[in-house]
Amino acid sequence: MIEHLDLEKLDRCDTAELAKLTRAVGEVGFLTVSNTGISASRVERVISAYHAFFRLPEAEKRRVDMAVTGSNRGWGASRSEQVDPAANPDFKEVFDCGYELAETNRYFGKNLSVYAPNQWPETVPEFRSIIETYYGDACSVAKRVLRAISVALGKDANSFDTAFDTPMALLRGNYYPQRPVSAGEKDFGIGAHTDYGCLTLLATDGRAGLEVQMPDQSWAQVQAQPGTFIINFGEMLEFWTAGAVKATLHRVIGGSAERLSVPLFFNPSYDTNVAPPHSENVIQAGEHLTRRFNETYVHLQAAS
Ligand SMILES: O=C(O)CCC(=O)C(=O)O
Ligand SMILES: [Fe+2]
Repeated sequence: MIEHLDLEKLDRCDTAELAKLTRAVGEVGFLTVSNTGISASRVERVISAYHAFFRLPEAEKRRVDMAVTGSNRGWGASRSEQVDPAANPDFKEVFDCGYELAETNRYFGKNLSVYAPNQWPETVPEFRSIIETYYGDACSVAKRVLRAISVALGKDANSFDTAFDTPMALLRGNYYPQRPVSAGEKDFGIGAHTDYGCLTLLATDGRAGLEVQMPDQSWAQVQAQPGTFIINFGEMLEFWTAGAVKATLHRVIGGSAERLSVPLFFNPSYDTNVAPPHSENVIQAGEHLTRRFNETYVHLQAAS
């Protein structure tokens, strides 16, 4: 069962809501949340902006193609990412933007791909401002959920806060065209994978498509209308909490209708050690994320 949570109640440390959260993070690793302060119409505007981008002629999208610019920002064409090595590269298209470093930031000038400069299309009016504003607000919601998780796990509310001062947070628009008629059993909108980072805050256009692996190994559909968010957890948070938070497999096979989803991958600062508490090993968040990008982006697979 997928728990539905109320973020205002979590902010107030409502005991029953925190108990639901503890169950959700440890058992299924997926939940939905509402009452975030981000309205349905805001999400619809963000989704329309991404739609306008994905409908551009290919030559326009190519100007910000990450395979051409070499950055991991901008457009990723269909088949440019392979999240499951046993499947074919995904047939989704993506648009990625992320954290922009100020010149005074300790990571500035270090040429780290996780903090690459954003690439914006010039021909979609207001695209940049709509997406940048949403990016900031979505990061704030993700932080509030992490605070609640910290409390639910018996730690200080702000135990994660300093680790997120320069978040490797990536906002993605996923565009799933209609499943190609030639698609076979190794073709997916996005193949089965776990997310790489800490917390994923996912908005969708409301269409079905996302499937989540349940504790009994069956695949369950998870669906949410704009204004309700789906939340799941990545590999780093599973390491960092010694398994108290689950990174759950999920996938999108794709169907007869196109679909759009907008995940915010909320990840800590590059130097954060996300190894389990008291472990002798160090797992540097930035190295883990860079390794996962090198494994899954097709243009980086070739280079590394
Ligand atoms: O489209 C979705 O619902 C899920 C997307 C996803 O899993 C991802 O982008 O990592
Ligand atoms: Fe995912």
